[in-house]
Amino acid sequence: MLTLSNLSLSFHRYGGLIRREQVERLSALSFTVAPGELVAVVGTSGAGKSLLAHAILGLLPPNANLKGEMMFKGASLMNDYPKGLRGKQIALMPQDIGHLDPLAKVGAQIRWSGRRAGNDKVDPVAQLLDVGLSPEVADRFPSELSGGMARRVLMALSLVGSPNLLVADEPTVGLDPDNRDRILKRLRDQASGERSVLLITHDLSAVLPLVDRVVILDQGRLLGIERADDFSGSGIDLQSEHARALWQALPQNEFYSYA
Ligand SMILES: Nc1ncnc2c1ncn2[C@@H]1O[C@H](COP(=O)(O)OP(=O)(O)OP(=O)(O)O)[C@@H](O)[C@H]1O
Repeated sequence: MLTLSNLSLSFHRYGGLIRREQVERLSALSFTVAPGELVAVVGTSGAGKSLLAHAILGLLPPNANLKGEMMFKGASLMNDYPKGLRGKQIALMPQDIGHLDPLAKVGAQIRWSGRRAGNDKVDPVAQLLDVGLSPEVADRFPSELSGGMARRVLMALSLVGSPNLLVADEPTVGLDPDNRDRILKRLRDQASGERSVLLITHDLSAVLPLVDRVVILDQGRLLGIERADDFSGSGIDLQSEHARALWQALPQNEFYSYA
């Protein structure tokens, strides 16, 4: 489905009229996401999670310099981002509920998203039911939704084009544990058959029981890729400085144990 090979990302930084330097933000990342997989990308603040998501969606700013290879279903995402892919085959569930139009009812927003994704016949009620929301939510304005409901509406909007890859950017930030787990369960349900989900999060302990694999980023580098059920027997070099910094930043619970 998605294959990253030696993917690096740097930015040009201009230090004056003639001085120009490159700042590397992602370094030689290689991993794959298979059809039907739910893969978490975890890391502390500034690790490069959002940049990775934006790279996959072709949303990097013009001064970004991508190297290596990134393939999605046989097509390269590296230079000219393939037309018609974003919002359809690859979709983003954004973090910020400010992406909802405050002046439009949920049902109308789902229909518009459907049209943008080339699906004129989208049924808002079916889309809402798919993310565990009742049909009457279609008649509400975003201001009439709880935080958890608003996130599920964002999920419904991102799914209207039936994407093969859903990139969910910190979908549970700011939610109480019940709503967080509801969202995560829905994401788990979405990852099956030909649809994969890449879940960007810093909340390893919450996602670990549900995901298939975990990609750990630290300062733009790949610290490890672990199958979720092997996590406690991780092959990560826990003595390294970066590994220690990351582990200390992550909430600790019974899902992983280490000295
Ligand atoms: N357009 C840009 N130009 C240069 N550096 C950038 C740019 N965007 C982000 N960065 C830097 O890249 C690093 C990674 O940023 P990114 O937003 O991907 O982190 P993150 O892991 O998503 O963090 P958070 O969890 O806080 O959102 C940070 O040091 C950030 O300052």
